[in-house]
Amino acid sequence: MPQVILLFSGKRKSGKDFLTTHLQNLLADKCEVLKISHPIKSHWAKEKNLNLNELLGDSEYKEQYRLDMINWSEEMRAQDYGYFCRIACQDATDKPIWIVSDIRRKTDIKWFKENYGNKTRNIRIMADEETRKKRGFIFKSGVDDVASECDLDDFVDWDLLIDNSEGKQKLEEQLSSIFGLVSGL
Ligand SMILES: Nc1ncnc2c1ncn2[C@@H]1O[C@H](COP(=O)(O)OP(=O)(O)O)[C@@H](O)[C@H]1O
Ligand SMILES: C[C@@](O)(CCOP(=O)(O)OP(=O)(O)O)CC(=O)O
Repeated sequence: MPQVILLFSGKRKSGKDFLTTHLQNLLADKCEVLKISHPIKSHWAKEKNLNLNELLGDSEYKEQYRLDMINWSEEMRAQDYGYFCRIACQDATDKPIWIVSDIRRKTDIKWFKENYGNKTRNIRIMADEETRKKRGFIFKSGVDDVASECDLDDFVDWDLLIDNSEGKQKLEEQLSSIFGLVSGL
């Protein structure tokens, strides 16, 4: 069982992968990074004979398949909202800190809370639209106006808010605020 689970959410191109990778490098063997999207991408890669590594990266390749992956994964979630969360946790090792880098829905937070109680911390990464556009964001209907990107817009129970817009919080500042949530471990 982990001692703390950091649940990161944020709209696409806000910097979830960027920040959680930096955090992982600093925490090294104390932490494990889990991705709810990993089983979705694995399934899709197998089904459509796609390049899984490209789907796991931050290139345009992933964006071509995002809408289909969202639609398929929503069908699965409608039957069992914890389906992908459970698979993502299955292979986790006994590291004290788990980092979940892609929380998107209230039901994701609910599932972790139900299964790990008060070990969870909710972290929201924000970036203004101009910054996200510079990082490759282009609005797409069916992607940016559905639960995948919007379900947590009205969620308020954040333990930490991070502004990852260009020219705002420095990386060191962002990381040290996250360390505040795991100090003592
Ligand atoms: N603070 C930052 N400084 C420089 N580049 C950043 C920063 N945050 C994110 N990026 C870059 O922006 C792009 C999108 O970030 P990413 O972490 O993939 O976003 P998300 O996982 O939220 O979609 C990546 O190329 C990433 O390296
Ligand atoms: C089908 C998805 O799981 C694809 C998510 O891929 P990423 O988590 O890689 O996306 P970014 O926000 O750009 O980091 C979305 C979903 O609604 O489950």
